[in-house]
Amino acid sequence: MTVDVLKRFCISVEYGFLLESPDRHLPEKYLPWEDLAERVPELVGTAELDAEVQALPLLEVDELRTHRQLRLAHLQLCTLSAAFLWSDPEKPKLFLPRPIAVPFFEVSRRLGIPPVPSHGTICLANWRLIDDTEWKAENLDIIAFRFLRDRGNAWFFVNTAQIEKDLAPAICAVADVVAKAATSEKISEEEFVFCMKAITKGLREAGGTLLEMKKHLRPEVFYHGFRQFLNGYTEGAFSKQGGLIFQGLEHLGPMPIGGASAAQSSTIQTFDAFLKIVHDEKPSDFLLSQRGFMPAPHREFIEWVQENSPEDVRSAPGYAEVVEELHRFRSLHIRIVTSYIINMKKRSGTAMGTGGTLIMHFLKTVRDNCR
Ligand code: HEM
Repeated sequence: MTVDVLKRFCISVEYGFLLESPDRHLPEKYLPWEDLAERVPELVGTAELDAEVQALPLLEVDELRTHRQLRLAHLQLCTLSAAFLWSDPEKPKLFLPRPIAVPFFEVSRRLGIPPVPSHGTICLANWRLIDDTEWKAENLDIIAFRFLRDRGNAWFFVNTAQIEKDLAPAICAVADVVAKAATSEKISEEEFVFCMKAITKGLREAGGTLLEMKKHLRPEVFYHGFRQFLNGYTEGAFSKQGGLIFQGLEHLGPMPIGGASAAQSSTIQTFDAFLKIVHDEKPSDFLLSQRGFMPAPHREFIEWVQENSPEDVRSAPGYAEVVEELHRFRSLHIRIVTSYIINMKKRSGTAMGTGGTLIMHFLKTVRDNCR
């Protein structure tokens, strides 16, 4: 039963929302994308990169046939696009050249996600084992979206991928209970206990993994090294222009699309939906907007969980412990955001400004709504 549910929503028993064995290469025709994406760390910020992007052949996406191929194409095109736009974070370019704009738009349309870097692409579909030993962050590397040779660039994504995997058994346990509730079957006390324990255990493990972010990613490397490549097309000069112009698709007008954030991860939103946690209107609007960046079946899974979570879940055994653990995970996340963004803003002499204050206010409100 649950296996069918997981299949329907493209969730893996072992890997949760992570894409199982992502492809690493596209058909030969697309080699120019892969080749340039691999050389980005050496080229980023040079006139050579800009010239090479503009000189890419305009490739039809007709030979991309499988879901994995589309996910990899999105990843390679995200890499080229972010490198082109954000090599100077103070002065982003406000248009995407035709050879990447047109296929990026088309691949995104086929996947049902926006043409911008998103968690579903740069984390969930961006991992490979370094050797055949063990599946753990230390033994993972990324496939693309590399702007620096520093291990921190890859670590940011593979450590997050490890969190997704830590939470896979909890996602399966939620799917089990909700699948029963969806057919109006009564959930027994043991079933509730099993599920709540799986979530609590998963969140505890994920919290430990989150703190490991510091192991290979220095805040300076994140803040000054590659944070800008996660940006979307809504802030600063983009807001004045109304968004990013996709050359070859000018008739669609500038596109104002937000950037990548692990707020686009489906795991935490699944728990909120299952546990019937209600967020205040504004944070809730933001979290809802982040669903638009998730792979479509994952977005639909959260909606299905929300619609079918058992009425009596709040009085289920183990509920208080789960909610406490979710609160704890969110507190650890606030610690991480403080060292990677808030302290770095202070240290680099930038006034904290409304951005930092708003981030903290948002994260604390969301955390405190858990209880
Ligand atoms: C250096 C590491 C990280 C930084 C600097 C960071 C930063 C942020 C920021 C600034 C937000 C506010 C929303 C936004 O502006 O996008 C946010 C939200 C969020 N982040 Fe992270 N994040 C990090 C790692 C992670 C990881 C590994 C996860 C795990 C999946 C995660 C999960 C979330 C979630 C779920 C939200 C939405 C708020 C919530 O539900 O509590 N973040 N993050």
